[in-house]
Amino acid sequence: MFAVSRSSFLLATRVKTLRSFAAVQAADKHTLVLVRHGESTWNLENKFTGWYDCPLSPKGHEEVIEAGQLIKKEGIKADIAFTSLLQRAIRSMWHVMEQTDLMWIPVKKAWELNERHYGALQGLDKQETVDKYGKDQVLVWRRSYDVPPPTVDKTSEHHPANDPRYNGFDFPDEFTESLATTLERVVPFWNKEIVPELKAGKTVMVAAHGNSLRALVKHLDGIDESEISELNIPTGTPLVYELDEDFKPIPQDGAIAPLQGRYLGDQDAIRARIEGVKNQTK
Ligand SMILES: O=C(O)[C@@H](CO)OP(=O)(O)O
Repeated sequence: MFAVSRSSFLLATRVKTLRSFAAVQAADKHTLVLVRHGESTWNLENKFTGWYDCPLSPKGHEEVIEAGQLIKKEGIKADIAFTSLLQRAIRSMWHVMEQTDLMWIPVKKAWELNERHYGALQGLDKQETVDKYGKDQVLVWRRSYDVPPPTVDKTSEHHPANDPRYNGFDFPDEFTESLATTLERVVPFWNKEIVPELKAGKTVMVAAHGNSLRALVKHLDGIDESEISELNIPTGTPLVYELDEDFKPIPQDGAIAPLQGRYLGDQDAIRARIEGVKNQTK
């Protein structure tokens, strides 16, 4: 009753070989979807936000619902999701998961994907800061690679030592972050936590923030320090990367340089959103 004919054994072996060939081929190319959270209430009020935990604005909810629908239309199905410890990114990820019928997939939350900490600028109105310190100084704080904004100390409500979600992590008494120091925590997290999932053949989705994503794409796309100052990431817009076996981006049609991944959606509206981010401190 358990006898297996030679031909069916050979057929099973051949199917197995073909399957493992397909798996190797699949593992040679990896899909990564990055989404900056939708507009937050502090984006709307034009305040420096950093690690302040504000919610999405009504428009922000709509943006990420649309982002999820675009990802679904593209036929991309994530196997695992990563996001920060901040509700605007978490909620954005939830919307995308809901729209793509993927509320069941694992989500890993990590402070390493948080927005860059804006130090003593957190909570200040961006335009008032320009009026007080000048456009050039504010641009240096916003977009220079390695000049951090002024620090906060432990007496500030904005210092992570005063927020229970960072219990167990050690941050300097005088705290702030530049893009360079943001990169120093985003890239090790990428290598340690995200690359192994891609290596295992999974499609990965990351919902994070303007500057933590700038740090990540600087690394992925090999963008230099002067060019990254010019790069602004729009809210609630999926950015899709195909990565090769060395996790280097495969240039996509329609990518907006210096990025090699492509934004999903109406390209004119996306360019307008990018300009909007840039013009927050005119
Ligand atoms: O305020 C912030 O934390 C960030 C993102 O919203 O702003 P900016 O684009 O000025 O770096």
